[in-house]
Parts: sequence; structure tokens; C-alpha cells
Amino acid sequence: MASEFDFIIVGGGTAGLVLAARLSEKPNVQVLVVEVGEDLTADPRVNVPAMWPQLQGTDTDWQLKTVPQKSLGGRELVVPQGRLLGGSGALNGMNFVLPAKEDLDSWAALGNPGWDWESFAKYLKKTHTVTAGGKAQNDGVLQLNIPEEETKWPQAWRDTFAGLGFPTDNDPFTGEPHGAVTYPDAIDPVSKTRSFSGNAYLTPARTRPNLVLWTGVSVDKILFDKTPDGAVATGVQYTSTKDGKTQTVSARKEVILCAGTFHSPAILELSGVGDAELLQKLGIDVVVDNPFVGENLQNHPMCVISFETAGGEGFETIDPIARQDPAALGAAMEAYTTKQRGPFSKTNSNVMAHIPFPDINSASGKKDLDQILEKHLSAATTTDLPGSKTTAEYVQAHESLVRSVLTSPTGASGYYVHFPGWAYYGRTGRLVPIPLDSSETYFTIAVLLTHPLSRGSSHITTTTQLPDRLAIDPKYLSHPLDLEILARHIQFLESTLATSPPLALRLAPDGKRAPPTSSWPRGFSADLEQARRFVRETAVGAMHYTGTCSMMPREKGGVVDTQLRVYGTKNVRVVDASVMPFTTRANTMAAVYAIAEKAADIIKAGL
Ligand SMILES: Cc1cc2nc3c(=O)[nH]c(=O)nc-3n(C[C@H](O)[C@H](O)[C@H](O)COP(=O)(O)OP(=O)(O)OC[C@H]3O[C@@H](n4cnc5c(N)ncnc54)[C@H](O)[C@@H]3O)c2cc1C
Repeated sequence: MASEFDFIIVGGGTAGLVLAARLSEKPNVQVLVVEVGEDLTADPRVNVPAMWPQLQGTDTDWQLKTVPQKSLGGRELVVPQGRLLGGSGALNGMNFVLPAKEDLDSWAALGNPGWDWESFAKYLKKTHTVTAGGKAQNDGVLQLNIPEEETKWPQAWRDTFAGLGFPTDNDPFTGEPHGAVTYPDAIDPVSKTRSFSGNAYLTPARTRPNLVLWTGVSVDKILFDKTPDGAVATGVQYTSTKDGKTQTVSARKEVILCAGTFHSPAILELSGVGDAELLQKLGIDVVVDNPFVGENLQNHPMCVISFETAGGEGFETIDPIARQDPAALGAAMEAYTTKQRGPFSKTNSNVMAHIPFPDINSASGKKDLDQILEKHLSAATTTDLPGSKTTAEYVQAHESLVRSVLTSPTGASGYYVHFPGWAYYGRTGRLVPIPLDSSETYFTIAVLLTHPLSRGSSHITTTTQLPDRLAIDPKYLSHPLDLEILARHIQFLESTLATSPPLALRLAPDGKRAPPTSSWPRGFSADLEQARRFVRETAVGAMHYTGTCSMMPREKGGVVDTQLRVYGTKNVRVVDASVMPFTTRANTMAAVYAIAEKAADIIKAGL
């Protein structure tokens, strides 16, 4: 086995395998990918779209959790993350949603030239081919599909938003999402199996002699030589999960961290790159003192309500399958295996809605917004949040982005997702199975706060290999504006969206709900204080963690520069979701793929 490579890629996940495929296109470049998880690329739980939640809580999930969240009543929430070849992209929900133009332009404005929408759009394009109605567009790597609509739920969703005055025909690829938008699934249009970096990018590259892939191997730390010009990575120390043996492997050119939002900063810290005070406390030799490593953790808080449906032809849900009803399961299996159709063949949740501050177009709504902005976002409050490390420049830029989104009648502060079935996340954010002793069916609506101002952190707490060695603290709702905005979206969801036709006609008038009506009686959200309480007591995290190795100038709080190089090092980069300085407006996967495509070009240009 070779003990020296040009590039060592740490983490064979979403971004890592894109880089591996792109860098190994150069035959004279030797690439090693080290992935701690196993190769499950042939496993139906990875490939069959509807099975995606099955892998959560298994060995293929890191099974992380947050520390108690003060603003959520002290709840600890689960943090699913992929621990298998393909990473989180191998077990995620497959919604392929582009970042908004304004998100990217705000990254660039923060001091990241070259990362604006105009420059980034070509990398987004490189990632995918999209098929709709049998016609393929674009010529990228992932195979995306806009699924055939086999129930009437998506149309009812669009019609309801149309009735509320929102557009429903927005092009999902413009970067300016507004109203109800139909997105593609990251699912191959022919085989109807998951399309992700573990097959679309890796399969054509796997047999290249210059690409070596190790699975079941955990990188412990980067090995550095300290020089006056900066730290030079010479390789990595790794441990096999099979025999527990620890060894080293050398890098001739670079070590590239693609270990995701939690493990890329953790590996930096274990290697001596991070806050000197924390590192010294843990007995780690300080290589680069940068207090921002592991900071700026962002994620979308999300509130969810499942409504009992009124049933009716065309308004079937996936609940009978979730209850393992033999007839429903048999029919779905038959449709999937013989015709690649039916609920197993898609995400069943690809029609979203991007909705501005509720009531922004009315005088009272505008006044309400002005008042909460004045109270929570005035110049006087442009300070840091307690316990979160950042800089005044970053805070100002973040607040300015959020203000711009909130005050625009087309800028979405709420991202609405629907699902034809029960989806109750309970207190911890882990999906609670549908009750088996009844036969109701459900329609679920979730709303995500698109641009939370709350920022948290993720740091190591020990140098040992314990699974719970990370202190993950998203500090949900620690910024008071987040609670105010999400509470108003809950009012919109419960009092307006779910009571407007045609959707309202499809929900059972006195039907059950999750969370139950015994705690949250119908119409509870008419009282803003109750809506706030609902958010505090039921909000969970979406799975869109970003920011812990943010790209921005070092003096503003950056960990990597615009070339994704770690400050203070000569040859270490981070390429994954952790480099996003502001989270994207909706799901993160499309942006991660494009970041990796762009990184590959940056690295190849230097060869
Ligand atoms: C359950 C779930 C559902 C989601 N649904 C969607 C969705 O529908 N749409 C969407 O756009 N986004 C979704 N996301 C988010 C999206 O999948 C992630 O943002 C994206 O995949 C992150 O990619 P990454 O490359 O940063 O990290 P990952 O893809 O997680 O890759 C990191 C890899 O590094 C490996 N690794 C970590 N530490 C080490 C180490 N020390 N040694 C070796 N290997 C290591 C990990 O095992 C992993 O394979 C979802 C995420 C989850 C978890």
C-alpha cells in the first residue's frame, strides 16, 4: 500500500467524492480518499428513495446531538450526519434546491471575491443534468428528476399559494425563488435510485489507478511542520476501525478536509489549529491560533405540524406504507420494481414554497415588521450574541442580509415544505413513528426560518475517540429576532395556509394533529404569544448545518480564504458545508456540490 500521495482527501462524503473524481482526472496526480464509514453504495436503504430515513440512528449515522438548547426549554436535539461513503448525501432527503442569488452575493460582499452568484452559477450547472417530462436539460454529473405527480397534493399546494397571491411557476434554477416552486429530486430519472457523489461522481473514477479509496479508516489529525511562513501539512495520522491500528500517510502537496460541518473543525482542533485557550486546556500543541475555528455554526430552525387528512381520491398519503399495511406495501413495491413509479420512486416532497414576512404587503404587517426590526435589529443591538465569537463586521453584514430579505416583498424568510404523510419530530428531533393502532392519514407542513441570526459553535471536548466528544451548540433562537419571525410564520402556517382552500378542504375539519390539539388547540396561533411558545417548545433543527470553517477575511472571523486554504497553513484546505459564511436560504446539498466543483478548479489551476 502506498504511503505517500499528492492529495489526501479526508472524508469521502458529498464534497469529498466530487473532489476525488475531479482531481483524479489528472492521471499524474495521486489521490487518496480516507472515509471512516463503509461503502453501502449497493444498499437499498441508500438507493431506494423512500427508504432514506431508515439509516438515521444506525451505524451509518454519526448519531450526534446538541447540548441542551436554552431557548428551546433545555431540549437536546439529535443531529443526524452521514458516516458512510457518500456522507450525508448518501442518507439525505434528496431535495435538490439551489441557493438564492442574494445568499451568494452576500458571501462575496463579505470579502470573498469570486463567490458571487454570477461566478458560482456555472459550478451549480456543472453538478447536474435535470430531467422533466422525459426531457433532459443541462449536462452535469448528478442525475436529477422532476417527478411525475401521481397524487393531487402538489397541485392543491400550488393552488392554495396561488389563491393567497403567490406565484407558482417560478423557475427553480434562477436563484430568485418566490412562491411555490417545484424542485427536482436527486434521483436518477430512469432507475429511480438516489443520485449522489457515491455513484454519479465516484463510479466513473473508481477504476483509475491514481485514485485510492480507504473506507473504515478514521483520520485522527493532520501532521504539521511549523515553518516561519506557516504550518506545512506533511500527512495525516489515521486509525483503522477494523483493527484499531494507528499509522500515518504522507501528502506531497495538500491535505483537504471534506469531513463536514462538525468533523472538519474537530480535526483542525485535534491538529492544533483553533482557539489557543481551548487547545492548551486539552493539552494540544498550538499550531495556528484562530478562535473562529468551530464558531459561526448555523442551521435552520424548523416547526412542523401534521394534520389529519379528509381522504378522497387522489389524496392518498404514504401512511399506510409507514404502518406496513401489506396491501399498500405490496402495491408500492410492485409499482416501484416493475414500472419505477409510485411513492418509493421519489422524495414525495419536491414542491416547496418561499414566503416573505407574512402580511408584508399590508400596512399593519409592515408596521409590525418595522417595530420588531427596530427593537431587535437597531444599530444599538449590533453586538455579539452571548457566548458566540464573531466580529462586528461579520455581525453587521449578517444583519444587513437578514434585513434585506425581511423587508423585500419577494425575499423569503419562511421556507415551507409539505409531505403527504405523518412526520412528527417529537421533543428531540427524532421522527416519532406513526401510531399503529389507528388508520388516519396525515398531511405535514414544515416551515424553516431561512436566515437565522442565531449562531452557535461545535468544538471538541476531549482528544480521545469518544463518539460524544463534540459539544454542538447551535444556540437556536438565541437571537430574539429569530423567534419573532418564526412565530409569525407559524401563524401563517396554522391560521392562513392550513385554513385556505383547496388545501383546507383536504384536511379533516376536527381532525387529529401532531403535536396534538390537546396541547395546541386549533387556532392557537391567532395569539402571537402562543405561537412563540409553540416555536420554543416544538422547534427542531433542519439538517442544514454550515459555517464552522467560514470563508471570509481572517480579521472578520474567517477560517479559510477564498481559495479555501486554512489561514496560517500552507497546504490545508477545507471543502465542505462548513465553509459557507452565511447559510443558504434553503437546503444545502446543491451548494456543497458546487463548492466542491469550484474547489476542484481552484486546485487544478495551481497544478
Ligand atoms: C438526514 C439528512 C437529510 C438531509 N436532507 C437534505 C436534502 O433533502 N436536501 C439538501 O439539499 N440537503 C439535505 N441535507 C444536508 C446535506 O446532505 C449536507 O449539507 C451535505 O451532504 C453536507 O456535505 P459535506 O460534504 O459537507 O459533508 P458529508 O457529506 O457529511 O461528508 C463528510 C464525510 O466525512 C466523513 N468523516 C468525518 N470525519 C472523518 C474522519 N475523521 N476520518 C474520515 N472520514 C471522516 C464522514 O463520515 C462523511 O462521510 C440533509 C442532511 C441530513 C443529515
